[in-house]
Amino acid sequence: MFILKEAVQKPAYFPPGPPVLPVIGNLLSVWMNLKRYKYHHCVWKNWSKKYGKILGLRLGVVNVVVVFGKKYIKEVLSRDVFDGRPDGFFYTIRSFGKKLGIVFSDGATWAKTRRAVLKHLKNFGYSSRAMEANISEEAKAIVELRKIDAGIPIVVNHILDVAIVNILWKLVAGKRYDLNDGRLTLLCDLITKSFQVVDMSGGILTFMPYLRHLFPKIIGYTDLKAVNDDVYKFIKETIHEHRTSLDVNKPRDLIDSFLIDIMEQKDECFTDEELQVICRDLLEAGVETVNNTAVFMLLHIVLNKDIQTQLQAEIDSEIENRPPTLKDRSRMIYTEAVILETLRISSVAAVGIPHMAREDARLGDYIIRKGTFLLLAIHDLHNGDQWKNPDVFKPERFITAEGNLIQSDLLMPFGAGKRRCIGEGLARAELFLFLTHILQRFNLKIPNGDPIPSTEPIDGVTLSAKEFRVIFELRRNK
Ligand code: HEM
Repeated sequence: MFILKEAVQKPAYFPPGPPVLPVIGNLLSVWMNLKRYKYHHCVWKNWSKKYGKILGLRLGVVNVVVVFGKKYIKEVLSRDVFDGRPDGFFYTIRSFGKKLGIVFSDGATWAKTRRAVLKHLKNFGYSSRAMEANISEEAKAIVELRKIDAGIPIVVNHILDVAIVNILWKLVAGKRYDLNDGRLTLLCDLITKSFQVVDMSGGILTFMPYLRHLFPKIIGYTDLKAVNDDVYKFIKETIHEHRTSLDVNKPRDLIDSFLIDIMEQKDECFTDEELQVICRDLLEAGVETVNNTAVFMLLHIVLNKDIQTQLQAEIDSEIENRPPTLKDRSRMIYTEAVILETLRISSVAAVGIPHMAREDARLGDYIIRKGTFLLLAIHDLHNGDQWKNPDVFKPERFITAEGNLIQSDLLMPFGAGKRRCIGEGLARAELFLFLTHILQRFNLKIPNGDPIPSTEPIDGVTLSAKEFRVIFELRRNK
Protein backbone atom coordinates (compact mmCIF):
# COMPACT_ATOMS: atom_id res chain seq x y z
CA MET A 1 0.00 0.00 0.00
CA PHE A 2 1.15 3.51 -0.79
CA ILE A 3 1.96 5.12 2.55
CA LEU A 4 4.55 7.87 2.64
CA LYS A 5 5.41 9.72 5.80
CA GLU A 6 4.80 13.11 4.26
CA ALA A 7 2.85 12.04 1.17
CA VAL A 8 0.60 15.02 1.73
CA GLN A 9 2.40 18.21 2.65
CA LYS A 10 1.40 19.32 6.15
CA PRO A 11 1.84 23.02 6.87
CA ALA A 12 5.16 24.10 8.38
CA TYR A 13 5.31 23.67 12.17
CA PHE A 14 2.15 21.58 12.16
CA PRO A 15 2.12 19.42 15.32
CA PRO A 16 3.41 15.86 14.83
CA GLY A 17 1.03 12.96 14.25
CA PRO A 18 0.71 9.64 12.44
CA PRO A 19 1.70 9.35 8.73
CA VAL A 20 -0.84 10.67 6.27
CA LEU A 21 -2.14 9.33 2.95
CA PRO A 22 -3.10 11.46 -0.04
CA VAL A 23 -6.74 12.61 -0.06
CA ILE A 24 -7.85 10.66 3.04
CA GLY A 25 -5.03 11.76 5.35
CA ASN A 26 -5.27 9.73 8.59
CA LEU A 27 -8.85 8.53 8.08
CA LEU A 28 -7.83 4.93 7.31
CA SER A 29 -5.60 4.73 10.41
CA VAL A 30 -8.39 6.23 12.54
CA TRP A 31 -10.75 3.55 11.27
CA MET A 32 -8.20 0.74 11.86
CA ASN A 33 -7.31 2.04 15.33
CA LEU A 34 -10.99 2.31 16.25
CA LYS A 35 -11.27 -1.45 15.81
CA ARG A 36 -8.59 -1.84 18.48
CA TYR A 37 -9.33 1.03 20.87
CA LYS A 38 -13.13 1.23 20.33
CA TYR A 39 -13.45 4.95 21.12
CA HIS A 40 -12.26 8.03 19.24
CA HIS A 41 -10.90 9.60 22.42
CA CYS A 42 -8.84 6.44 23.10
CA VAL A 43 -7.40 6.51 19.57
CA TRP A 44 -6.29 10.14 20.08
CA LYS A 45 -4.88 9.28 23.53
CA ASN A 46 -2.87 6.37 22.19
CA TRP A 47 -1.34 8.55 19.46
CA SER A 48 -0.57 11.32 21.92
CA LYS A 49 1.64 8.88 23.86
CA LYS A 50 3.86 8.75 20.77
CA TYR A 51 3.48 12.25 19.31
CA GLY A 52 2.96 14.48 22.34
CA LYS A 53 0.39 16.72 24.01
CA ILE A 54 -0.40 18.64 20.82
CA LEU A 55 -1.34 15.97 18.30
CA GLY A 56 -1.58 16.91 14.60
CA LEU A 57 -3.96 14.96 12.38
CA ARG A 58 -5.16 15.33 8.83
CA LEU A 59 -8.67 13.96 8.45
CA GLY A 60 -9.57 14.06 4.76
CA VAL A 61 -8.59 17.59 3.77
CA VAL A 62 -9.04 19.09 7.24
CA ASN A 63 -6.29 19.77 9.78
CA VAL A 64 -7.36 18.60 13.22
CA VAL A 65 -5.31 19.15 16.38
CA VAL A 66 -6.08 17.27 19.59
CA VAL A 67 -4.87 19.10 22.68
CA PHE A 68 -3.94 17.21 25.87
CA GLY A 69 -3.21 18.30 29.44
CA LYS A 70 -4.51 21.09 31.67
CA LYS A 71 -2.01 23.70 30.46
CA TYR A 72 -2.81 23.52 26.75
CA ILE A 73 -6.53 22.83 27.18
CA LYS A 74 -6.84 25.94 29.36
CA GLU A 75 -4.82 27.94 26.85
CA VAL A 76 -7.13 26.98 23.98
CA LEU A 77 -10.25 27.71 26.04
CA SER A 78 -9.01 31.12 27.15
CA ARG A 79 -7.69 32.62 23.89
CA ASP A 80 -10.07 34.48 21.55
CA VAL A 81 -8.16 33.26 18.50
CA PHE A 82 -9.27 29.69 19.31
CA ASP A 83 -12.94 30.45 20.03
CA GLY A 84 -14.22 29.68 16.52
CA ARG A 85 -16.32 26.64 15.68
CA PRO A 86 -15.63 24.25 12.76
CA ASP A 87 -17.20 24.88 9.35
CA GLY A 88 -17.68 21.23 8.32
CA PHE A 89 -20.72 19.60 6.72
CA PHE A 90 -21.70 17.69 9.90
CA TYR A 91 -21.97 20.95 11.86
CA THR A 92 -23.83 23.01 9.28
CA ILE A 93 -26.23 20.31 7.99
CA ARG A 94 -28.12 20.80 11.27
CA SER A 95 -28.50 24.55 10.69
CA PHE A 96 -29.65 25.06 7.10
CA GLY A 97 -26.08 24.92 5.74
CA LYS A 98 -25.14 28.07 7.70
CA LYS A 99 -23.41 28.93 10.96
CA LEU A 100 -26.42 29.77 13.13
CA GLY A 101 -27.49 29.36 16.76
CA ILE A 102 -25.06 29.25 19.69
CA VAL A 103 -23.29 25.92 19.73
CA PHE A 104 -21.74 25.87 16.24
CA SER A 105 -21.66 29.57 15.30
CA ASP A 106 -18.86 32.00 16.00
CA GLY A 107 -17.72 35.61 15.69
CA ALA A 108 -19.98 38.60 16.25
CA THR A 109 -23.22 36.73 15.44
CA TRP A 110 -22.47 34.05 18.04
CA ALA A 111 -21.69 36.66 20.72
CA LYS A 112 -24.99 38.50 20.07
CA THR A 113 -27.04 35.30 19.96
CA ARG A 114 -25.46 33.93 23.16
CA ARG A 115 -26.17 37.22 24.97
CA ALA A 116 -29.77 37.37 23.73
CA VAL A 117 -30.51 33.74 24.64
CA LEU A 118 -29.08 34.12 28.15
CA LYS A 119 -31.06 37.34 28.65
CA HIS A 120 -34.33 35.74 27.54
CA LEU A 121 -33.73 32.56 29.58
CA LYS A 122 -33.05 34.66 32.69
CA ASN A 123 -36.21 36.74 32.11
CA PHE A 124 -38.21 33.52 32.31
CA GLY A 125 -36.58 32.17 35.44
CA TYR A 126 -33.26 30.63 34.44
CA SER A 127 -31.03 30.26 37.54
CA SER A 128 -33.87 31.37 39.84
CA ARG A 129 -36.16 29.79 42.44
CA ALA A 130 -38.69 29.27 39.65
CA MET A 131 -36.22 27.04 37.83
CA GLU A 132 -35.60 25.08 41.02
CA ALA A 133 -39.35 24.62 41.48
CA ASN A 134 -39.56 23.46 37.89
CA ILE A 135 -36.78 20.84 38.36
CA SER A 136 -38.37 19.66 41.63
CA GLU A 137 -41.74 19.24 39.92
CA GLU A 138 -40.12 16.99 37.31
CA ALA A 139 -38.14 15.05 39.94
CA LYS A 140 -41.40 14.39 41.82
CA ALA A 141 -43.08 13.24 38.59
CA ILE A 142 -40.19 10.79 38.01
CA VAL A 143 -40.59 9.42 41.55
CA GLU A 144 -44.38 9.04 41.11
CA LEU A 145 -43.89 7.12 37.86
CA ARG A 146 -41.32 4.80 39.44
CA LYS A 147 -43.68 4.09 42.35
CA ILE A 148 -46.06 2.53 39.81
CA ASP A 149 -43.46 0.04 38.58
CA ALA A 150 -41.59 -0.30 41.90
CA GLY A 151 -40.11 -3.77 42.26
CA ILE A 152 -40.18 -4.46 38.51
CA PRO A 153 -36.93 -4.36 36.46
CA ILE A 154 -36.90 -1.42 34.02
CA VAL A 155 -34.39 -0.14 31.45
CA VAL A 156 -33.25 3.17 32.90
CA ASN A 157 -31.44 4.78 29.97
CA HIS A 158 -34.39 6.94 28.94
CA ILE A 159 -36.49 7.35 32.07
CA LEU A 160 -35.26 10.92 32.61
CA ASP A 161 -35.06 12.47 29.17
CA VAL A 162 -38.62 13.82 28.79
CA ALA A 163 -38.35 15.37 32.29
CA ILE A 164 -35.10 17.05 31.21
CA VAL A 165 -36.76 18.37 28.04
CA ASN A 166 -39.65 19.68 30.16
CA ILE A 167 -37.33 21.70 32.42
CA LEU A 168 -35.76 23.47 29.44
CA TRP A 169 -38.94 23.67 27.39
CA LYS A 170 -40.79 25.50 30.15
CA LEU A 171 -38.33 28.40 29.67
CA VAL A 172 -38.08 28.06 25.90
CA ALA A 173 -41.68 27.26 24.92
CA GLY A 174 -43.70 27.46 28.16
CA LYS A 175 -44.74 23.83 27.73
CA ARG A 176 -44.69 20.58 29.67
CA TYR A 177 -45.15 17.05 28.32
CA ASP A 178 -46.32 13.91 30.10
CA LEU A 179 -43.27 11.77 30.96
CA ASN A 180 -44.72 9.00 28.77
CA ASP A 181 -45.53 11.33 25.85
CA GLY A 182 -45.06 9.20 22.73
CA ARG A 183 -43.83 11.92 20.39
CA LEU A 184 -41.29 13.37 22.83
CA THR A 185 -39.99 9.91 23.72
CA LEU A 186 -39.51 9.13 20.02
CA LEU A 187 -37.81 12.47 19.42
CA CYS A 188 -35.39 11.87 22.32
CA ASP A 189 -34.63 8.35 21.03
CA LEU A 190 -33.92 9.75 17.58
CA ILE A 191 -31.56 12.40 18.94
CA THR A 192 -29.76 9.74 21.02
CA LYS A 193 -29.41 7.52 17.95
CA SER A 194 -28.08 10.36 15.80
CA PHE A 195 -25.55 11.21 18.54
CA GLN A 196 -24.25 7.63 18.46
CA VAL A 197 -23.48 7.40 14.73
CA VAL A 198 -20.89 10.19 14.57
CA ASP A 199 -18.23 11.46 16.94
CA MET A 200 -17.56 15.10 17.87
CA SER A 201 -14.90 15.51 15.16
CA GLY A 202 -17.81 15.28 12.71
CA GLY A 203 -16.61 11.97 11.22
CA ILE A 204 -16.48 11.09 7.54
CA LEU A 205 -19.45 13.39 6.89
CA THR A 206 -17.25 16.38 7.62
CA PHE A 207 -14.06 15.13 6.07
CA MET A 208 -15.50 13.48 2.92
CA PRO A 209 -19.07 14.81 2.72
CA TYR A 210 -19.58 13.60 -0.88
CA LEU A 211 -19.60 9.99 0.43
CA ARG A 212 -23.14 10.62 1.68
CA HIS A 213 -24.30 10.07 -1.91
CA LEU A 214 -22.66 6.60 -1.98
CA PHE A 215 -23.01 5.25 1.57
CA PRO A 216 -25.63 7.41 3.30
CA LYS A 217 -26.50 4.83 5.95
CA ILE A 218 -22.98 3.67 6.83
CA ILE A 219 -21.61 7.17 7.41
CA GLY A 220 -24.61 8.29 9.46
CA TYR A 221 -26.21 10.65 6.93
CA THR A 222 -29.55 8.79 6.88
CA ASP A 223 -29.93 9.05 10.68
CA LEU A 224 -28.82 12.69 10.79
CA LYS A 225 -31.28 13.61 8.06
CA ALA A 226 -34.12 11.80 9.85
CA VAL A 227 -33.36 13.64 13.08
CA ASN A 228 -33.12 16.94 11.18
CA ASP A 229 -36.56 16.43 9.64
CA ASP A 230 -38.25 15.36 12.89
CA VAL A 231 -36.59 17.91 15.19
CA TYR A 232 -37.38 20.81 12.85
CA LYS A 233 -40.97 19.60 12.33
CA PHE A 234 -41.42 19.66 16.12
CA ILE A 235 -39.70 23.05 16.52
CA LYS A 236 -41.52 24.68 13.59
CA GLU A 237 -44.90 23.57 14.96
CA THR A 238 -43.99 24.98 18.38
CA ILE A 239 -42.91 28.32 16.87
CA HIS A 240 -46.05 28.44 14.70
CA GLU A 241 -48.28 27.94 17.80
CA HIS A 242 -46.44 30.82 19.47
CA ARG A 243 -46.72 33.12 16.46
CA THR A 244 -50.48 32.63 16.18
CA SER A 245 -51.08 33.39 19.88
CA LEU A 246 -48.37 36.04 20.42
CA ASP A 247 -49.12 39.11 22.54
CA VAL A 248 -46.21 41.51 22.02
CA ASN A 249 -46.87 43.11 25.40
CA LYS A 250 -46.80 39.83 27.29
CA PRO A 251 -44.03 37.51 26.07
CA ARG A 252 -44.51 34.11 27.72
CA ASP A 253 -41.13 32.50 27.06
CA LEU A 254 -37.91 32.59 25.01
CA ILE A 255 -39.69 31.88 21.72
CA ASP A 256 -42.15 34.79 22.20
CA SER A 257 -39.29 37.14 23.12
CA PHE A 258 -37.29 36.15 20.07
CA LEU A 259 -40.32 36.52 17.79
CA ILE A 260 -40.69 40.07 19.12
CA ASP A 261 -36.96 40.69 18.45
CA ILE A 262 -37.48 39.48 14.88
CA MET A 263 -40.57 41.72 14.39
CA GLU A 264 -38.79 44.75 15.79
CA GLN A 265 -35.78 43.89 13.61
CA LYS A 266 -33.50 44.55 16.57
CA ASP A 267 -30.68 42.92 14.68
CA GLU A 268 -30.22 41.34 11.26
CA CYS A 269 -29.03 38.13 12.91
CA PHE A 270 -32.46 37.67 14.54
CA THR A 271 -34.26 35.58 11.95
CA ASP A 272 -36.72 32.71 11.91
CA GLU A 273 -33.99 30.22 10.99
CA GLU A 274 -31.82 31.53 13.82
CA LEU A 275 -34.66 30.94 16.29
CA GLN A 276 -35.16 27.39 15.03
CA VAL A 277 -31.46 26.57 15.44
CA ILE A 278 -31.38 28.12 18.94
CA CYS A 279 -34.27 25.85 19.96
CA ARG A 280 -32.45 22.86 18.49
CA ASP A 281 -29.16 23.80 20.20
CA LEU A 282 -30.85 23.99 23.59
CA LEU A 283 -32.73 20.74 23.03
CA GLU A 284 -29.65 18.80 21.92
CA ALA A 285 -26.95 20.38 24.11
CA GLY A 286 -29.19 20.48 27.18
CA VAL A 287 -30.83 17.06 27.13
CA GLU A 288 -28.39 14.42 25.85
CA THR A 289 -25.56 15.65 28.11
CA VAL A 290 -27.60 15.76 31.32
CA ASN A 291 -29.43 12.51 30.60
CA ASN A 292 -26.23 10.61 29.81
CA THR A 293 -24.48 11.95 32.93
CA ALA A 294 -27.49 11.16 35.15
CA VAL A 295 -27.73 7.62 33.75
CA PHE A 296 -24.00 7.04 34.36
CA MET A 297 -24.53 8.37 37.90
CA LEU A 298 -27.32 5.83 38.53
CA LEU A 299 -25.07 3.14 37.06
CA HIS A 300 -22.16 3.89 39.40
CA ILE A 301 -24.54 3.96 42.37
CA VAL A 302 -26.23 0.69 41.52
CA LEU A 303 -22.81 -0.91 41.09
CA ASN A 304 -21.51 0.40 44.43
CA LYS A 305 -23.86 -0.54 47.23
CA ASP A 306 -21.72 1.21 49.89
CA ILE A 307 -21.93 4.49 48.00
CA GLN A 308 -25.71 4.18 47.72
CA THR A 309 -25.94 3.53 51.48
CA GLN A 310 -23.77 6.58 52.28
CA LEU A 311 -25.84 8.79 49.97
CA GLN A 312 -29.07 7.65 51.62
CA ALA A 313 -27.59 8.21 55.08
CA GLU A 314 -26.73 11.80 54.12
CA ILE A 315 -30.19 12.37 52.61
CA ASP A 316 -31.90 10.91 55.70
CA SER A 317 -29.91 13.04 58.13
CA GLU A 318 -29.85 16.33 56.20
CA ILE A 319 -33.22 16.29 54.40
CA GLU A 320 -35.25 13.67 56.25
CA ASN A 321 -38.70 13.33 54.66
CA ARG A 322 -39.26 16.81 53.25
CA PRO A 323 -38.59 17.56 49.55
CA PRO A 324 -34.89 18.23 48.77
CA THR A 325 -33.92 21.80 47.84
CA LEU A 326 -30.82 23.35 46.29
CA LYS A 327 -30.02 24.99 49.64
CA ASP A 328 -29.28 21.49 50.97
CA ARG A 329 -26.28 21.26 48.63
CA SER A 330 -23.92 23.20 50.87
CA ARG A 331 -24.40 20.63 53.67
CA MET A 332 -24.45 17.53 51.47
CA ILE A 333 -20.78 17.15 50.68
CA TYR A 334 -20.90 13.43 49.92
CA THR A 335 -23.77 13.84 47.42
CA GLU A 336 -21.93 16.69 45.70
CA ALA A 337 -18.76 14.56 45.58
CA VAL A 338 -20.70 11.72 43.89
CA ILE A 339 -21.85 14.20 41.21
CA LEU A 340 -18.29 15.49 40.68
CA GLU A 341 -16.93 11.94 40.52
CA THR A 342 -19.54 11.05 37.87
CA LEU A 343 -18.64 14.14 35.82
CA ARG A 344 -15.00 13.06 36.07
CA ILE A 345 -15.06 9.32 35.41
CA SER A 346 -17.87 9.37 32.82
CA SER A 347 -17.03 12.58 30.97
CA VAL A 348 -19.81 12.55 28.41
CA ALA A 349 -18.32 15.41 26.38
CA ALA A 350 -15.10 13.42 25.88
CA VAL A 351 -13.43 16.02 23.63
CA GLY A 352 -15.66 19.00 24.52
CA ILE A 353 -17.24 20.76 21.56
CA PRO A 354 -14.63 21.38 18.84
CA HIS A 355 -13.09 24.83 18.62
CA MET A 356 -11.50 26.30 15.48
CA ALA A 357 -8.51 28.60 15.05
CA ARG A 358 -9.83 31.89 13.60
CA GLU A 359 -6.31 33.04 12.62
CA ASP A 360 -2.85 31.48 12.50
CA ALA A 361 -1.68 31.22 16.11
CA ARG A 362 1.08 29.67 18.11
CA LEU A 363 0.33 26.89 20.61
CA GLY A 364 3.33 25.44 22.45
CA ASP A 365 6.06 24.93 19.84
CA TYR A 366 3.67 24.81 16.91
CA ILE A 367 1.76 27.06 14.56
CA ILE A 368 -1.93 26.24 14.39
CA ARG A 369 -3.16 27.43 11.01
CA LYS A 370 -6.41 29.35 10.58
CA GLY A 371 -9.29 26.90 10.05
CA THR A 372 -7.72 24.05 12.06
CA PHE A 373 -10.25 22.14 14.22
CA LEU A 374 -9.24 21.79 17.88
CA LEU A 375 -10.46 18.87 19.97
CA LEU A 376 -9.84 19.03 23.73
CA ALA A 377 -8.88 15.79 25.48
CA ILE A 378 -11.24 16.35 28.43
CA HIS A 379 -11.86 12.64 29.05
CA ASP A 380 -8.12 12.06 29.30
CA LEU A 381 -7.71 15.08 31.61
CA HIS A 382 -10.33 13.54 33.89
CA ASN A 383 -9.07 9.94 33.69
CA GLY A 384 -5.29 10.22 33.28
CA ASP A 385 -2.39 9.50 35.64
CA GLN A 386 -2.79 12.87 37.35
CA TRP A 387 -5.56 11.13 39.37
CA LYS A 388 -4.88 8.34 41.87
CA ASN A 389 -6.55 5.12 40.65
CA PRO A 390 -8.50 6.99 37.95
CA ASP A 391 -10.58 3.92 36.99
CA VAL A 392 -12.07 3.58 40.47
CA PHE A 393 -15.31 5.44 41.28
CA LYS A 394 -14.28 7.14 44.52
CA PRO A 395 -16.26 10.25 45.57
CA GLU A 396 -13.92 10.71 48.57
CA ARG A 397 -11.23 12.03 46.20
CA PHE A 398 -13.26 15.29 46.17
CA ILE A 399 -13.48 15.57 49.98
CA THR A 400 -10.72 16.97 52.22
CA ALA A 401 -9.75 15.36 55.53
CA GLU A 402 -11.79 18.12 57.23
CA GLY A 403 -14.87 17.11 55.23
CA ASN A 404 -14.91 20.01 52.74
CA LEU A 405 -15.54 19.73 49.02
CA ILE A 406 -12.50 19.98 46.73
CA GLN A 407 -12.98 22.02 43.54
CA SER A 408 -10.17 20.56 41.42
CA ASP A 409 -8.92 22.64 38.48
CA LEU A 410 -8.28 19.35 36.68
CA LEU A 411 -12.05 18.94 36.35
CA MET A 412 -13.49 20.82 33.37
CA PRO A 413 -16.65 18.98 32.26
CA PHE A 414 -18.31 22.21 31.12
CA GLY A 415 -15.31 23.76 29.39
CA ALA A 416 -14.06 27.21 30.40
CA GLY A 417 -13.66 30.73 29.04
CA LYS A 418 -16.03 32.62 26.76
CA ARG A 419 -17.56 29.49 25.29
CA ARG A 420 -18.15 27.82 28.64
CA CYS A 421 -21.37 25.79 28.75
CA ILE A 422 -24.38 28.04 29.43
CA GLY A 423 -26.23 25.14 31.08
CA GLU A 424 -23.75 24.30 33.86
CA GLY A 425 -25.89 25.67 36.70
CA LEU A 426 -29.00 23.96 35.37
CA ALA A 427 -27.20 20.64 34.82
CA ARG A 428 -25.69 20.60 38.33
CA ALA A 429 -29.07 21.48 39.87
CA GLU A 430 -30.83 18.73 37.89
CA LEU A 431 -28.25 16.10 38.87
CA PHE A 432 -28.56 17.02 42.56
CA LEU A 433 -32.36 17.15 42.70
CA PHE A 434 -32.91 14.00 40.60
CA LEU A 435 -30.43 12.04 42.70
CA THR A 436 -31.75 13.13 46.10
CA HIS A 437 -35.43 12.75 45.15
CA ILE A 438 -34.83 9.23 43.81
CA LEU A 439 -32.64 7.91 46.65
CA GLN A 440 -34.88 9.44 49.30
CA ARG A 441 -37.66 7.10 48.14
CA PHE A 442 -35.97 4.08 46.52
CA ASN A 443 -33.20 1.52 46.85
CA LEU A 444 -31.72 0.78 43.44
CA LYS A 445 -30.82 -2.83 42.61
CA ILE A 446 -29.61 -4.85 39.66
CA PRO A 447 -32.31 -7.47 38.92
CA ASN A 448 -31.39 -11.04 39.94
CA GLY A 449 -30.05 -12.90 36.93
CA ASP A 450 -29.16 -9.75 34.94
CA PRO A 451 -25.49 -9.40 33.95
CA ILE A 452 -23.50 -6.82 35.93
CA PRO A 453 -23.92 -3.69 33.74
CA SER A 454 -20.79 -2.37 32.07
CA THR A 455 -19.45 1.15 32.65
CA GLU A 456 -17.91 1.04 29.17
CA PRO A 457 -19.64 3.79 27.20
CA ILE A 458 -21.11 3.90 23.72
CA ASP A 459 -19.01 6.22 21.53
CA GLY A 460 -20.59 9.21 19.82
CA VAL A 461 -21.02 12.99 19.88
CA THR A 462 -21.48 12.47 23.63
CA LEU A 463 -20.62 9.21 25.43
CA SER A 464 -23.64 7.29 26.69
CA ALA A 465 -24.19 4.21 28.88
CA LYS A 466 -25.13 0.85 27.39
CA GLU A 467 -28.66 -0.30 28.21
CA PHE A 468 -29.09 -1.75 31.70
CA ARG A 469 -31.99 -2.59 34.00
CA VAL A 470 -32.60 -1.48 37.54
CA ILE A 471 -35.24 -2.32 40.13
CA PHE A 472 -36.57 0.72 42.00
CA GLU A 473 -37.50 -0.76 45.37
CA LEU A 474 -39.54 1.51 47.67
CA ARG A 475 -37.64 2.24 50.87
CA ARG A 476 -39.44 1.28 54.06
CA ASN A 477 -41.30 4.17 55.77
CA LYS A 478 -40.79 6.41 52.74
C1 HEM B 1 -23.84 17.43 32.32
C2 HEM B 1 -24.34 18.27 31.44
C3 HEM B 1 -23.55 19.09 30.48
C4 HEM B 1 -22.26 18.97 30.08
C5 HEM B 1 -21.22 17.93 30.52
C6 HEM B 1 -22.00 20.04 29.14
C7 HEM B 1 -20.78 20.27 28.54
C8 HEM B 1 -20.54 21.30 27.65
C9 HEM B 1 -19.26 21.58 27.04
C10 HEM B 1 -17.98 20.80 27.28
C11 HEM B 1 -19.43 22.64 26.22
C12 HEM B 1 -18.38 23.25 25.30
C13 HEM B 1 -17.61 24.39 25.91
C14 HEM B 1 -16.56 24.89 24.94
O1 HEM B 1 -16.76 24.92 23.74
O2 HEM B 1 -15.48 25.24 25.37
C15 HEM B 1 -20.81 23.04 26.29
C16 HEM B 1 -21.37 24.08 25.57
C17 HEM B 1 -22.71 24.38 25.58
N1 HEM B 1 -23.68 23.85 26.39
FE1 HEM B 1 -23.40 22.40 27.76
N2 HEM B 1 -23.15 20.77 28.97
C18 HEM B 1 -24.12 20.24 29.78
C19 HEM B 1 -25.42 20.70 29.94
C20 HEM B 1 -25.99 21.72 29.22
C21 HEM B 1 -27.34 22.22 29.41
C22 HEM B 1 -28.34 21.73 30.44
C23 HEM B 1 -27.55 23.19 28.47
C24 HEM B 1 -28.82 23.97 28.25
C25 HEM B 1 -29.04 25.15 28.64
C26 HEM B 1 -26.31 23.33 27.71
C27 HEM B 1 -26.11 24.21 26.68
C28 HEM B 1 -24.89 24.45 26.09
C29 HEM B 1 -24.69 25.40 25.02
C30 HEM B 1 -25.77 26.27 24.36
C31 HEM B 1 -23.32 25.37 24.71
C32 HEM B 1 -22.59 26.19 23.66
C33 HEM B 1 -21.93 27.41 24.29
C34 HEM B 1 -21.18 28.23 23.25
O3 HEM B 1 -20.68 27.68 22.28
O4 HEM B 1 -21.11 29.44 23.45
N3 HEM B 1 -25.39 22.42 28.20
N4 HEM B 1 -21.47 22.23 27.19
